[in-house]
Amino acid sequence: MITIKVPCSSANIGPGFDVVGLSLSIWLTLQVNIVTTTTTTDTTPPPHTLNCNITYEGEGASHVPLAADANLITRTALYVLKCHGQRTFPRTTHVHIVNPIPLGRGLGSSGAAVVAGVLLANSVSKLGLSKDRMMDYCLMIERHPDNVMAAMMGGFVGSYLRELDPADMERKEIPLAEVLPEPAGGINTGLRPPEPPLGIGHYIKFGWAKEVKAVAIIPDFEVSTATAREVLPEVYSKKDMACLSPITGTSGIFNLQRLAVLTTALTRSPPDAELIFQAMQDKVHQPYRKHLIPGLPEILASVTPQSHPGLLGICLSGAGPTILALATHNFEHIAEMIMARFKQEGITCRYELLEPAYEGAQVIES
Ligand SMILES: Nc1ncnc2c1ncn2[C@@H]1O[C@H](COP(=O)(O)OP(=O)(O)O)[C@@H](O)[C@H]1O
Ligand SMILES: N[C@@H](CCOP(=O)(O)O)C(=O)O
Repeated sequence: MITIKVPCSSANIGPGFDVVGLSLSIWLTLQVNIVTTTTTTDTTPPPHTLNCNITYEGEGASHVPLAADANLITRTALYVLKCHGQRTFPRTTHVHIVNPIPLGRGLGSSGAAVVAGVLLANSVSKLGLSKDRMMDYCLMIERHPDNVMAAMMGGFVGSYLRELDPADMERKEIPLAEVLPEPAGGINTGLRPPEPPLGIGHYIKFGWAKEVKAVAIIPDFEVSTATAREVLPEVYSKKDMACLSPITGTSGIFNLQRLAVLTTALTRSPPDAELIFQAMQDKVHQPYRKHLIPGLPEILASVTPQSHPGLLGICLSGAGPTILALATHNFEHIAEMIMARFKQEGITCRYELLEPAYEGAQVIES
């Protein structure tokens, strides 16, 4: 049996839109068995299944598709297999998916699914790809690196995408539908899909002060990441990107200033709550997403280190609607205050106290 474990992740952490991600302790798990048949008559692959049977439990169990060419995990795996000249899974692959990561809540469920799919293909067909090369495949599917990089590598991670030469750029700009065709659109056509250029994504793991925990307040509604990206401006004006200092009258790049401070501030023990709280402010994505998440501006403004001792900083997790509060203590109280504020908007929530998943994605063979 092969066990594949991939953590959830919280992207952005305030100012680091599409740049930083933090992998956290909720794990998507795949239990994979390849059952080889011994009967000589059984030579034709069963139609439609692509040699893969899926069972599923956990979040989304009532509606996540279980056909191998429709489920995001196995579609991703089939993309990687096709790039290596293999049209199906090895016969017969059984994948049992256990998914406790809530879908469409800003905790990187799709990033974890994509990472799991690439690891699945690499394991079942013994492709021998490194984590760095597997990341290239992930980035052909989920094109912002923050979630997939944190989920694959583990911990608090910053990443950038290399400037590609024009030929490689063309390969990366290929429409997603050609990388992951819709089931009817030809995962089984003879066409070989576009292979990723080499070395698209580069990363560094930051430190993390061990006393800092993450409280995820998870509302009971979904915001699709695609929708939450559509509301963002195509271009940012100088005014959006800059802040005017009331003292010097000079302007600076608001998010970049904060991100530069935040990545080191979160490594220091004891953490400086005032510094971290200010460094987690954002002007690039949260203000544009506020109408998708009722109560968001009020929550971000009213939960502070002064009003809630133990709190270090607060932000939207990924594209939302989950709120991520970083704190050293008082976790339950912080979560209850935020849940009470959501309740005023008629929204019920649950919360989870999470730790960084330092080790990232894992494959265990037994
Ligand atoms: N374990 C999974 N199996 C199959 N599909 C999944 C899985 N996890 C996520 N997905 C797909 O990804 C979608 C959610 O992705 P997205 O909108 O990016 O939200 P987020 O990544 O923040 O949870 C789900 O609606 C589903 O289509
Ligand atoms: N940087 C992305 C992160 C999306 O994360 P998700 O967990 O909501 O998929 C964005 O903010 O759009």
